[in-house]
Amino acid sequence: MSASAFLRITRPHNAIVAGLTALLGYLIATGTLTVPSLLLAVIVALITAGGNVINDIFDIDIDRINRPDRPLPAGKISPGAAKTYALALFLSGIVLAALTTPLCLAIALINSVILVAYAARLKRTPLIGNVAVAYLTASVFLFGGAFAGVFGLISNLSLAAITLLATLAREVLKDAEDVEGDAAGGARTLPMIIGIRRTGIFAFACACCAVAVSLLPFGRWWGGFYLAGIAVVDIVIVAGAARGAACTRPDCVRASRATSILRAGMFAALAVFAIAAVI
Ligand SMILES: CC(C)=CCC/C(C)=C/CC/C(C)=C/CC/C(C)=C/COC[C@H](O)COP(=O)(O)O
Ligand SMILES: CC(C)=CCC/C(C)=C/CC/C(C)=C/CC/C(C)=C/COP(=O)(O)OP(=O)(O)O
Ligand SMILES: [Mg+2]
Repeated sequence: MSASAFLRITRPHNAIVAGLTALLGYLIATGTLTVPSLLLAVIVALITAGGNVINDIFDIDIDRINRPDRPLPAGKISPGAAKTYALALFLSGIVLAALTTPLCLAIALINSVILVAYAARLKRTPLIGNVAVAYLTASVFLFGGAFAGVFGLISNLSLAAITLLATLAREVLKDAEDVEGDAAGGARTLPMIIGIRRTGIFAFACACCAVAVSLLPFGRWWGGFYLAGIAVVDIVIVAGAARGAACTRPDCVRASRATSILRAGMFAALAVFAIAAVI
């Protein structure tokens, strides 16, 4: 079992971006970063890594078909070692969160439970799994703001709402892409119940709501740069969701690249938030 396999199973790009997003949440809430606030990035990275490892543990059978290259199906890490590793990651993040504030610790504990519940069960339940991932992604802003107290958390509510809606749109479109594989794996997802077309329309509605909420920070906190930057991002988000809404089959959703366009728009939005927070 190699060190690179233990690193790869954590999906480090995902964990690092999540950790940096927590710092962005603290920056937005306070206008600054401090040495203690850097701990937020470590905590979120550790817990996100734990969530990614536990996800692969529960997904080993379907990943043997869909993603045989991943460390567990490829035999690079044993299931027992992965379970110990996931536990160590979660416990490390929670112990460090105990050094922050009670609100941050509460979010860390709740999110750890949701990450395990998602891997074990929620991801195979229609819409609830999608909402869980959308909440987890949005909660990163709340976690960062919470380090500055309740008002810090409140100051990140609009960004959390934007993130939740946009992530929900993307998650249901990802399910629309994977209908055949999910059905074979015994999962019940939203597209299986309401169909691809209605799922695309639902995702488009969520994306439009995210765009509407994204205009809230303009004028209240951020000025012209934010409006110009978020307008470009909003166009990308709406265009991506519109491509998915036009589809009636999984292969069309995949060919539309709607989920990739949405992902690019979401990461671009992080950059707009970060620049708007410091200029
Ligand atoms: C309308 C509008 C302006 C929407 C933007 C909403 C927004 C700021 C989304 C940011 C979401 C994001 C990328 C947060 C970073 C931290 C995090 C939780 C990352 C987790 O992974 C997200 C990534 O999409 C996973 O990619 P994949 O493995 O392909 O599903
Ligand atoms: C704020 C704190 C303390 C923690 C936040 C925890 C975070 C940021 C989670 C964000 C990343 C996330 C939503 C992970 C969910 C688990 C996961 C890997 C989902 C994707 O798994 P699948 O749906 O099985 O799809 P793949 O495994 O094929 O990617
Ligand atoms: Mg998985």
